[in-house]
Formats: sequence, C-alpha cells, structure tokens
Amino acid sequence: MENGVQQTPATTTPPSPPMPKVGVAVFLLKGSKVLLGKRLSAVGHSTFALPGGHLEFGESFEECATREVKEETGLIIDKTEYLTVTNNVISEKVHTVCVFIRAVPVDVNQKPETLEPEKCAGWDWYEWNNLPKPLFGPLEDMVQSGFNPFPTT
Ligand SMILES: Nc1ncnc2c1ncn2[C@H]1C[C@H](O)[C@@H](COP(=O)(O)OP(=O)(O)OP(=O)(O)O)O1
Ligand SMILES: [Mg+2]
Repeated sequence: MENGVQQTPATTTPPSPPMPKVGVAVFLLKGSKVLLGKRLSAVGHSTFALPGGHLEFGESFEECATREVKEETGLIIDKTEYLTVTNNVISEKVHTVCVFIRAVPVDVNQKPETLEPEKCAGWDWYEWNNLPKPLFGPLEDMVQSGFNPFPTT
C-alpha cells in the first residue's frame, strides 16, 4: 500500500469453455407453405432457415417462438406446439440444441416484414414440396430424414 491507497489484487479469470446453447426454431405454416428467410448471420450465411433464435432465461419454448417470430417478421403467431428437438454441432464454436415449434399466423393475410435486415435478407412463404436451396444445415438434415412439420389429419 502506498499513499494509503489500497491496491486491488490483479485477478485472472480463466476463459470459460464454450457451452451448448438452446435455440428455438419455428415451422410457421400457411396451407402447404412454410415461412423461410435467407440468413445473413455468420452461422449458416446465405442459407434458407426458419425464424427463431436463442431461448432467454426464464422463457418457455412457446414464449420464445412467439417473441422471435414477432421480432424477426412482425407476424403474430398462434397454436404453438412442440414438434421435436435436434442436437446441432454446427462448428468448433457453435453447438445448439434446437427445439422446433409449429405455429400458424393469427392473420393469414399479414405480410412478413424484414425487421432484422442484418440477420435475414427477407422472408417468404415456400411450398413444402418445393423448398429453396440451400437450406440451413440442421433444417436440410431434417428434410433429408423425412421430417414433416404438418399436422397429420
Ligand atoms: N432452422 C433451424 N434449424 C436448426 N437450428 C436452428 C434453426 N434456426 C435456428 N437454429 C439454431 C442455430 C442458431 O445458432 C440458434 C439461434 O438462432 P439464430 O437465428 O442464429 O439466432 P438469432 O440471432 O435470431 O437470435 P438471438 O438474438 O436470440 O441470438 O438456433
Ligand atoms: Mg434468428
């Protein structure tokens, strides 16, 4: 101690190891179409993916789905239903457990808006039988495995 000023001991925090995150992705269905947008984020850049994002602390999957779709597209969704979960080791640094939710727009005439232009080039409805390419890796894997998000009735 000099001049009566207490020195704070230097502390070194070890770098925390990368951890898996929880993502929520939404199959927003309109008739036989699904809403997709071309990603502009580093992960999956230029691939077509569902709206969605990371689960926030304290949120339910359905709350996250509703919030992310509203933030990214402006669309208000309804009838949120859990579909499935996948484990995605996307790169050395990105590992996401992704929960898939199905939903429908409250107003089928409401147009999706590109509210996060730094993350998505634009949203559009695509026929499930005629999806654009390339799809975001985890979504492509699901399609290849024969997954179908539409209700069986
Ligand atoms: N269609 C999908 N299939 C599989 N995983 C997905 C899908 N969409 C998103 N994810 C996973 C991987 C992403 O790294 C993660 C978060 O989604 P992403 O769209 O990148 O976040 P975000 O930037 O919109 O939201 P946030 O601001 O919450 O991070 O969720
Ligand atoms: Mg997103």
